[in-house]
Amino acid sequence: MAMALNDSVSANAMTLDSLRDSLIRQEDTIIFALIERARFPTNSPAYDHSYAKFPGYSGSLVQFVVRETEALLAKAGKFTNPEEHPFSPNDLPPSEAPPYNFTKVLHPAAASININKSIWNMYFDKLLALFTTPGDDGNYASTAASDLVCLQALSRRIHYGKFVAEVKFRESPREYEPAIRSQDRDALMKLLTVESVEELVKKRVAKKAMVFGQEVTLDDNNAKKGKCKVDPSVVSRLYAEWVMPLTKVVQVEYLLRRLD
Ligand SMILES: O=C(O)C(=O)C[C@]1(C(=O)O)C=C[C@@H](O)C=C1
Repeated sequence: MAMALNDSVSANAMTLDSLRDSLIRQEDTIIFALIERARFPTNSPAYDHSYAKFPGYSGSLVQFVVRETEALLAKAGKFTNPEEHPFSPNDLPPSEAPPYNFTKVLHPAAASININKSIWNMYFDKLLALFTTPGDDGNYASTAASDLVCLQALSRRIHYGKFVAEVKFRESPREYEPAIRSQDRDALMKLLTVESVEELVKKRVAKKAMVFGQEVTLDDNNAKKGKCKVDPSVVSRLYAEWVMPLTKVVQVEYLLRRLD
């Protein structure tokens, strides 16, 4: 049976290492998405509720793009994959695609966990200003489409915490069960945290941002050693302050329901 997670990983072969490999690969996706978004200036009208009125719709242009894009992708079956989480879950039409038998890895309670509202607020209220330059070039629709690519990549990575938590639980159920039974969030948070891994992640994503964001030329002498397309320290901060903490929130939320 095919697997939702990662082509080469089957439900039983799913290990913490294989999941960490996937998280590492997703770093590339996130950093390239940020680099693409940074091609545009901030373009604040895309986020201004009074900028445009789309028929039958009230909200910002970016909300409109996200809702309509997700509606199309929902019809095509995107959200039948347990790795995918919509930003507009209340407005979605059902899938019209033939069902695919994704291997069931997670406890059914996983389906009720969606923290995209927090991801949305983090992205628009905090992150965006840190990696875009102030300005307006009128490319609001393309800007909103780029935002959605960033949001989806961040959401997929953060909600991967469900799979990480499942593997951690399976590897040592006796350690987790007392904290789950007493619904002790702090104890769960402590159990699942591995500070040494977090330190490596912060350093690696900064390095990737430096490598991926360089200007590549054929003439080494003329290589522009200077600004990266996205500031590596911002990427490191994104992971330290938001991506990993939110991934841990997902893990705790999942574990709290793991014995339901
Ligand atoms: O690698 C793990 O063990 C994870 O749980 C993932 C992750 C992360 O988000 O990168 C989250 C919590 C740990 O403290 C370390 C890293």
